[in-house]
Amino acid sequence: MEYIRYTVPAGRAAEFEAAYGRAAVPLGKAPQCLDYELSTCVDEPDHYILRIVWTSAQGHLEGFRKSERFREFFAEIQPYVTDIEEMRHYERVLHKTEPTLFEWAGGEEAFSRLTEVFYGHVRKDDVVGPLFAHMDPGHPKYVAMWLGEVFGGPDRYTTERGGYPHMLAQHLGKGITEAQRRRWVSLLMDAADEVGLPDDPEFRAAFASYIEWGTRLALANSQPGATPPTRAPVPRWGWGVAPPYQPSA
Ligand code: HEM
Repeated sequence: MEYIRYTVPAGRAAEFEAAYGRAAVPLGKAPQCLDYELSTCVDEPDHYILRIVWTSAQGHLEGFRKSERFREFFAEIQPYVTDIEEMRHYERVLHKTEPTLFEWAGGEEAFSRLTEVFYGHVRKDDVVGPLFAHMDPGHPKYVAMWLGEVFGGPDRYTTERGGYPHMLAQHLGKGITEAQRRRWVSLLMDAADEVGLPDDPEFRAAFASYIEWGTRLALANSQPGATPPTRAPVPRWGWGVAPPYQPSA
């Protein structure tokens, strides 16, 4: 983050803001600039702060500063250089964060309960049960580790169980049918209710979204002749378009 603080005498404020309005065009087009924001001080209106989020300080100094876009930008704001009080790069130390889906669900314990109950039902199910006839006894625990990692928890499946390549290998050649996929999803959603995973719409929408995506991939990768990528990171799933609900005060 670059912060540039200005003190601009009241008489020049309008032309200063207009100049920045023009300078913002090349700035916004620069690939090194991720975001920018010019704010005026509420308490002392002659104080301004320009905050620019760069890809990196180097991206700013070696990329933008040496580009044609910088020349266009600088031509507009040059008259105000003497009004600069501070111009420095900063790195974020703390900021407000959302809970991960993993935390929201109740952490490792919640995912372990979910998969224990789920695979209990899976084993007895006439549609998906036969696929799991020779299931490893540790399977529920491993899937809980996978889901925990996907939903923002510790990367235990990657570090302790072989990550994506191992999970992929378990599905290859299984020939999962759409009826089996649907039943798998349906039993998992039943188990989520049974173990009391949070049932707020935002959490369940994000949870179901990953399950829908993941089961469709599992089905596709399990078909004869499928050639999925052999290496990939474990996906990380977030809240998507419906962040955690915050009741207004
Ligand atoms: C989001 C969807 C899914 C996830 C996250 C998932 C996760 C996993 C993981 C992590 C493993 C490997 C466990 C280990 O480390 O040993 C695995 C294995 C397996 N999965 Fe899935 N899976 C999904 C969908 C499905 C579906 C839809 C089916 C079938 C209807 C299925 C059938 C199997 C089978 C049969 C195994 C091997 C079990 C064994 O014999 O030990 N999976 N799955």
